[in-house]
Amino acid sequence: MSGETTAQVATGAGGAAAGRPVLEAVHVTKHFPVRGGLPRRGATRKVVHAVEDVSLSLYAGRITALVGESGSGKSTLARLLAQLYPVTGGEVRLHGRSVRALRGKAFRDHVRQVQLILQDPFASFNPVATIAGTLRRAVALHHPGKRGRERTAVIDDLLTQINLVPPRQFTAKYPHELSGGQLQRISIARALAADPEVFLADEPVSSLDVSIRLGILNLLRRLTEERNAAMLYVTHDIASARYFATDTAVMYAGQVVESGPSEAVTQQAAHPYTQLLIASAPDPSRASADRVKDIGQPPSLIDPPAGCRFHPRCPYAMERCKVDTPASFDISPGHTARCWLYADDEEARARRAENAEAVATLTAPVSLDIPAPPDSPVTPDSPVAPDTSTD
Ligand SMILES: Nc1ncnc2c1ncn2[C@@H]1O[C@H](COP(=O)(O)OP(=O)(O)OP(=O)(O)O)[C@@H](O)[C@H]1O
Repeated sequence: MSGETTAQVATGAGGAAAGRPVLEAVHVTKHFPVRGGLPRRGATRKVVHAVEDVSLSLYAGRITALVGESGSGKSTLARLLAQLYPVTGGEVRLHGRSVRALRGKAFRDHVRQVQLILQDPFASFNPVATIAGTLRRAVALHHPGKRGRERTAVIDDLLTQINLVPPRQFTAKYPHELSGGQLQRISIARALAADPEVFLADEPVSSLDVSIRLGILNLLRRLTEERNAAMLYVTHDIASARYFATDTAVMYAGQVVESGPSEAVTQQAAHPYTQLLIASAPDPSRASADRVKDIGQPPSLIDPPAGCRFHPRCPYAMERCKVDTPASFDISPGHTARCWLYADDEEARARRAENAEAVATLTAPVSLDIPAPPDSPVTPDSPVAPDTSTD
């Protein structure tokens, strides 16, 4: 068993040490009060247990995927890391320093260094401002010394970096005149204006047409590498996590249940929930009949199940799973799972063997969302062209 009680992506692919984290969630918890109706006298106010005791570290030059079903707490965790919500418990650390309750300049510095990229680019732009107007505001905020031509030059450079060229073809346009992919590129350019150390990309391609998703992911990867930035990639698509991210953390009902190098998490999934996500993922290389379609429902986060939150859906649940919160167990270097299947006792060993047999043929799909395999060449005409496209 690992000494940590929470899952943590602390090592890179293959278990290589990844240095000190840039941004961390350390035993972070977030409860939202349930709206409407005051509690009866003496009763405690109900809360949504959106994030519970989660530890997650982001490293320079690395992409960490945060994968899970809708409502599992992924966006809430991203917003906690961005300091858009205060934590209920635990802390967020930037370069090892707690950023709890930041105000004033310290808060502005955090917001500059940690940039959020959201799912729906149309919703994050002022519809009556031109692209130049939007970017000018961002540049004015983050480069106050630059004015006039210098500011225009920064905007041109930002658009060039995200491959919208020639820049002047885009600056006079309004958001509704651009495609979703082009607008998502502009929102990436807006984030770049801050010269951040961390990108928090919350489902950055899920609202986009399948054919342009890979181009945006490749752009994000290039920018992460070139700038040695850290990236959190929030997604419900475990196959894209395998393709895109160095490390993967799987979230279920507010908790991280498995984490480690993406290849290990997706190819030797240890937690029954991760296995279920993989078995139910769309996969063009797998017969549709082989795909698990009835995957059940996540629990209420107002009154989450005791013990392991996944136990009501888990075919391998044992008595202790209904009572005790699972500890974190080491599966392989850097790969951990919070699951009692990995305890060192007779019942767990028997269930583990059952599970190993059932999942022996399980491999992470190459997603329908990402039509090209990871390192296949992409031609300029391809609908999944890399970051040279302008969508
Ligand atoms: N501001 C809020 N007030 C109350 N409850 C909230 C708030 N934000 C999120 N929640 C609840 O917290 C839980 C986690 O939501 P969250 O949006 O973080 O999940 P998610 O995994 O990102 O889902 P999705 O993929 O659908 O975006 C859900 O039950 C959600 O209803």
